[in-house]
Amino acid sequence: MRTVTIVGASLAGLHAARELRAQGFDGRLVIVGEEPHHPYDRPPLSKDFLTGRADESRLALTDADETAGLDAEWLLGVRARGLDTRGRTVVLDDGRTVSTDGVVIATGAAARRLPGDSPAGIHTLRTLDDARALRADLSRGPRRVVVIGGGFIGAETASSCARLGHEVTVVEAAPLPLVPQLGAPMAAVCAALHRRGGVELVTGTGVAGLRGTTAVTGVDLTDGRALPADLVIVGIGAVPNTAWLAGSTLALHDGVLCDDGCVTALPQVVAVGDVARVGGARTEHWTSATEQPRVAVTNLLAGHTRTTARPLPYFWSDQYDSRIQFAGRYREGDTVQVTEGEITDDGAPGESGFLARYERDGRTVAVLGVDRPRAFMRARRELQRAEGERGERAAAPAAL
Ligand SMILES: Cc1cc2nc3c(=O)[nH]c(=O)nc-3n(C[C@H](O)[C@H](O)[C@H](O)COP(=O)(O)OP(=O)(O)OC[C@H]3O[C@@H](n4cnc5c(N)ncnc54)[C@H](O)[C@@H]3O)c2cc1C
Repeated sequence: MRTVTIVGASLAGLHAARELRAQGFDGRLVIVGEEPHHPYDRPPLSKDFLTGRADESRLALTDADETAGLDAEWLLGVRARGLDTRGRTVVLDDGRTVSTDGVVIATGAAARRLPGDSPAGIHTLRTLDDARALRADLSRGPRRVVVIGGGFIGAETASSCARLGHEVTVVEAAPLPLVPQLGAPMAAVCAALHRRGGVELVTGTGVAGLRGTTAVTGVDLTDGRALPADLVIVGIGAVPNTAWLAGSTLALHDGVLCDDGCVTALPQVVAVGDVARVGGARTEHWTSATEQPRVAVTNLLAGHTRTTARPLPYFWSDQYDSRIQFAGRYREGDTVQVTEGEITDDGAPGESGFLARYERDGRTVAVLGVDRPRAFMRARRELQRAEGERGERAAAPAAL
């Protein structure tokens, strides 16, 4: 393999570049990125960057020494708009083409938007430029902020806006936010965090439309109510960036379909991070985007799926001074029990947080920690060990 092209210059793309060099690839390495920036970290955008506790210099994921060491051609501020059917040519928006022997798809996901034109004051939060614009708008004095969507990005931005002294309402269509991710009992804890943080949570109603022609003035709800607003943040999920692959032969369905080794239908094309549907599951977690590239690059350089990995999904979220950590795979019907610490009468975590275990068929399948980092890490390690042993047993030949 003489040339490898990484499309997507963010967390997963950078980790793929590091892995390529670490695993001995010494050919031409091209990194294509739609954003003009070198890789930066997204989690702080809804947290410390939004509140002003971290400035832009804290976001960088790499530095000049490392980029020199990677010896890559960085084509930034340009979008890939096509991959030929054999996966050998990447076509760029500016008309250039890159001939390549291998491709790492790391194009991530984009914030889902509301349909139609948006008046001023409507924000989504995915990129540094989004965060700069939101921060600037929030700095113009006390605002009435409506956050549409009570998922992680919605909850974190609501929490940051409340910390900055704005009046915040979160609108969530489901009866509770985060039920698909955490199940109802733990989702209720997140709802209590909003209340404790002084944020109004309006649930069980959707958004019928936005008010305002040049600038937003309010949000109409499907239950007939109207919420006044100077600023609206739309946090209704993310869509994997696969449109540019429409003309390729790759299978696309809510992401790029790959096997357990991140390999697509073409052995010289692998996918990693938020855009990749690996072994039937797509995650939008920072840790997956840093772990998948090792496996993907090994297989890319081997020319076939030599190694597979299904690491235990892990994510964290910071809301209202609480750190939520979750590891494992939750499914509807799993039971959940607090095994350390407590949930107080108002439904929010006690002073020293808590640890909860999710069970299915008598075994732990996931753990959740709120403000209990040591106990959580211990429980996560136990779960990882148990999963590893089960995987080995499943792979071992049956005893005679
Ligand atoms: C505000 C925010 C807060 C978050 N907080 C947490 C958290 O607390 N915990 C957690 O676990 N995860 C968190 N995440 C998720 C985490 O940041 C993502 O999982 C991670 O960024 C995924 O990395 P990626 O490289 O796969 O994709 P991305 O970071 O989305 O990067 C993809 C890159 O590809 C570029 N691109 C797209 N299409 C093209 C194209 N056609 N050509 C060239 N370039 C292209 C994009 O512009 C982008 O730069 C957060 C995400 C956001 C947005």
